[in-house]
Amino acid sequence: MNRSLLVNEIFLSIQGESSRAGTPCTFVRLAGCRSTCTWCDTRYAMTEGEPMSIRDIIREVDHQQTPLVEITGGEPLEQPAVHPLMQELCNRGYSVMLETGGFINVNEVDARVHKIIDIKPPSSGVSQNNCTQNILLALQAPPEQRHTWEFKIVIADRNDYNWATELLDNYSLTDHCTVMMGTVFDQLPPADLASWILHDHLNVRLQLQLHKYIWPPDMRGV
Ligand SMILES: C[S@@+](CC[C@H](N)C(=O)[O-])C[C@H]1O[C@@H](n2cnc3c(N)ncnc32)[C@H](O)[C@@H]1O
Ligand SMILES: Nc1nc2[nH]cc(C(=O)O)c2c(=O)[nH]1
Ligand code: SF4
Ligand SMILES: [Mg+2]
Repeated sequence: MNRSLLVNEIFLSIQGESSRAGTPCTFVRLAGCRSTCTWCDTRYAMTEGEPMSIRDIIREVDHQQTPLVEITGGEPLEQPAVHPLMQELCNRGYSVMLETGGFINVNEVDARVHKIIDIKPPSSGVSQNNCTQNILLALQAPPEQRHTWEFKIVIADRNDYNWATELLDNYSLTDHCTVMMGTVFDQLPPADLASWILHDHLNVRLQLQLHKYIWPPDMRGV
């Protein structure tokens, strides 16, 4: 409880992404990320952060009074103390979601945590760093744990979409887990992605970043 993490921000908002979009949620945004996704909308979290003990983070989360908590970043899995933080939140009865950039193995994550694994397509410039072991781990998960695995692919153009459909096909991933497919905000019109998904009968869920429609898209802390 006295280990500390570099925290960028803790805030209450409407979950804007994932299968829980629309749900009130407390976000813990950890600082730092060594990835360099070309279209990252959270660059400020790479450098701006203050150390906070797990005890103080939990106190802040308790204060927000939502059953749902999301750990995001930056890249949360770059800080090893994220594991005792997530375990403590689970022990306290919170539903914990972890949003991770897909380039770090999730094998040490507590099985109670709902893992949202972002697979980066070519437009991100970092798709060569995707940790495919994470897909294999999800496919091997026992049936009663399948619901704790979720994949997400954020698409910027048709090339990304073709790349993503091939990957989903290779692993039959949509037969096993929820797969969210979203657009890079202000780069790909959502109607384009919607029509491609419908045309191909893809078994994915279209997600737009709800918070960017509720509040100004560049607003922090929402
Ligand atoms: C900022 S990242 C932080 C967590 C982790 N590093 C990751 O990449 O999942 C959270 C989510 O925002 C998405 N994202 C970042 N920039 C975006 C943009 N311009 N448009 C749409 N989604 C974006 C990422 O793909 C990821 O799913
Ligand atoms: N409202 C809201 N929902 C989100 N879901 C995932 C987010 C993230 O940045 O990881 C995010 C975010 O930044 N804001
Ligand atoms: S991994 Fe996540 S936080 Fe890091 S650069 Fe990519 S989108 Fe941004
Ligand atoms: Mg965000």
